[in-house]
Amino acid sequence: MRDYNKEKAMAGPRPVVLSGPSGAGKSTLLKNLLKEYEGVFGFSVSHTTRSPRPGEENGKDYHYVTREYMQASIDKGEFIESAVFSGNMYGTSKASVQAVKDKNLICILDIDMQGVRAVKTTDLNPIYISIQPPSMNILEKRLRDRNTESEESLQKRLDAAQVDMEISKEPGIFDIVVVNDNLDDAYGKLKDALIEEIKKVQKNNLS
Ligand SMILES: Nc1ncnc2c1ncn2[C@@H]1O[C@H](COP(=O)(O)OP(=O)(O)OP(=O)(O)O)[C@@H](O)[C@H]1O
Ligand SMILES: Nc1nc2c(ncn2[C@@H]2O[C@H](COP(=O)(O)O)[C@@H](O)[C@H]2O)c(=O)[nH]1
Repeated sequence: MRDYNKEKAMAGPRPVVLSGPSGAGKSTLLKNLLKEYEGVFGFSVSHTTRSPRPGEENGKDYHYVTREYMQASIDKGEFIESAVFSGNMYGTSKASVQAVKDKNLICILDIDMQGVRAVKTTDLNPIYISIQPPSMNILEKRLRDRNTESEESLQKRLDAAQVDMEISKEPGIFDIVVVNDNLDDAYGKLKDALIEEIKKVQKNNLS
């Protein structure tokens, strides 16, 4: 008879998918998690064809690549999922997820809704968390204040956000939806959702 408990333990901690509209606060929240729980979480560094923003580092925030390189890698089957968002390609490589899993850390994927749908067809079995803004107006203000997007990119992101906010209400897609109004409250809710998985890794780190 197969030992399912042993197989589950060997599979390591469950990954976490953070999704939600651009500007909802995913990166802010996940950076808090990575800082507070060093040695517990690891970030799946995606590939993208967009240019780095000031302060972003190649290999840390993203792997910045050309469209040709990314398409060739996708064609070779090196990606778990990929999507076009706001005119740029984004994708999660098998190697990025494996690098985190090899360290027995909880792998966090920050991906859009297309990515969520694609991951659902794989055997990754993550906890799906949607980060939502309190309103479209607040989202637009946060995105504008971030000062990272051209007007064209901003409009594309707001259009995608409207669709995202509707889909996130559908039952069964996300395990939890966190509305990021007050940052501390949202971070508290995110930690509550992950505490069981966090404790497992901390216990494992001690043994
Ligand atoms: N609760 C909050 N209250 C006010 N500002 C916030 C809050 N959460 C995040 N922000 C700010 O909103 C902006 C967007 O946040 P962030 O970059 O984390 O969003 P994101 O979901 O990761 O976006 P993207 O998908 O485009 O990477 C940032 O400037 C961030 O500092
Ligand atoms: N499907 C995927 N979506 C991804 C991935 N990495 C990031 N993203 C999403 O793209 C948008 C825009 O990100 P930005 O850094 O340009 O603001 C955002 O919603 C991310 O969640 C990925 O590998 N796959």
